[in-house]
Amino acid sequence: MSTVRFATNGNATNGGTNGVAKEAKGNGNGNGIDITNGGKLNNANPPKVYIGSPHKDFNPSSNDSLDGNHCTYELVQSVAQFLLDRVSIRPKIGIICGSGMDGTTGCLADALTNSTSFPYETIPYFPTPTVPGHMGRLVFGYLGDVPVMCMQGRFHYYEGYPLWKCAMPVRVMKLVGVTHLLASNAAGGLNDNYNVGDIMIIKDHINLLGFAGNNPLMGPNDERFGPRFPAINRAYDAPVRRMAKQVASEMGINDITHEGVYSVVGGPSFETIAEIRMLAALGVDAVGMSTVHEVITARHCGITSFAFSLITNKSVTDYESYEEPNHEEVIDMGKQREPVLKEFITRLVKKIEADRLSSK
Ligand SMILES: O=P(O)(O)O[C@@H]1C[C@H](O)[C@@H](CO)O1
Ligand SMILES: Nc1nc2[nH]cnc2c(=O)[nH]1
Repeated sequence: MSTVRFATNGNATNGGTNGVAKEAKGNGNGNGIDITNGGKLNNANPPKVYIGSPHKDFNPSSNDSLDGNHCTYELVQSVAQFLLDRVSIRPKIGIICGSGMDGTTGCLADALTNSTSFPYETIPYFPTPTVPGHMGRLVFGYLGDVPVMCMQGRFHYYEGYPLWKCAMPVRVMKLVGVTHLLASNAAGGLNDNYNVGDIMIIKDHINLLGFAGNNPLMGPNDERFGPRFPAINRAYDAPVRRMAKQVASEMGINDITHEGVYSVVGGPSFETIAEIRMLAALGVDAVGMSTVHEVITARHCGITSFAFSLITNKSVTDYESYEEPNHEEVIDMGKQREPVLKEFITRLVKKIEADRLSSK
């Protein structure tokens, strides 16, 4: 039996065995890991933070491997089991928070109640984020009444991780039991009708990294995840997009909500003017550096996918302009829009869950 170690509200413990998080009494964590959950206690059950060391209680089978170009089904299964052994809730909805939504305080993950979070460095074989503004923890909890698991911080190709590794957490979600993915990102707006602070529901993408021969599904294919050649033309689920538009109406934010095409580039450099003009000519409405590898991986393993962009800056198309995009404005706009996005996601999650339960 493995020992499970959790902390609550600044308290650490070795208590608890095999399965469900235990809470602790006492002071100080002494483990170098933030266990204050943004300094907030948002429910009767204080947030719990896993403080174990990733490989201590982890015994992958001999078939497991994380080699240069893929991660075996067995390894993903072991990672999923590692998490399932340590939380009691069984989420069907997975959320990936993009720039601005995943900050250190006031972020979506902080809104979860009865939460248990796992700093990425405590999860076996998980990558760890390297980008300012991207936290690194996987949080299980309730958004409203709905059980969810939430990635607070994601992995980008420009950080040096191969795409399959950037998207590996999505497969972990799948084997935890997730059926629906909601991903958010920050993006530059190309469409003339978009303003900074607007929301773009993604209806389709252009995978420029894929055009260049780089796809998260490259390498050996395991049919237990999905087929070698998956269709991706209906990647962004139409019924969920309709629900999102309904949510926008209910919130009175139709005027700032659009539906459009997202294109992923590798980054970390932003686009040149010629590149932006090319993307605009191709029909791209917003450009960013994430999400596509996650959605492809999700669709491959049968997860219903939804994604939206927060337009954090207008793409520069004019050679006479002195404007330059920068990461700070991306983070700032994310923070400004945080309350609206939180409400948007909370309402959407509620609708998805109601729909999921009624169509059982
Ligand atoms: O994780 P997302 O796609 O929200 O982050 C975007 C892309 C870069 O990481 C960063 C650029 O500022 O924002
Ligand atoms: N590639 C890209 N990513 C972004 N993320 C936020 N804004 C931008 C942008 O203008 N370009």
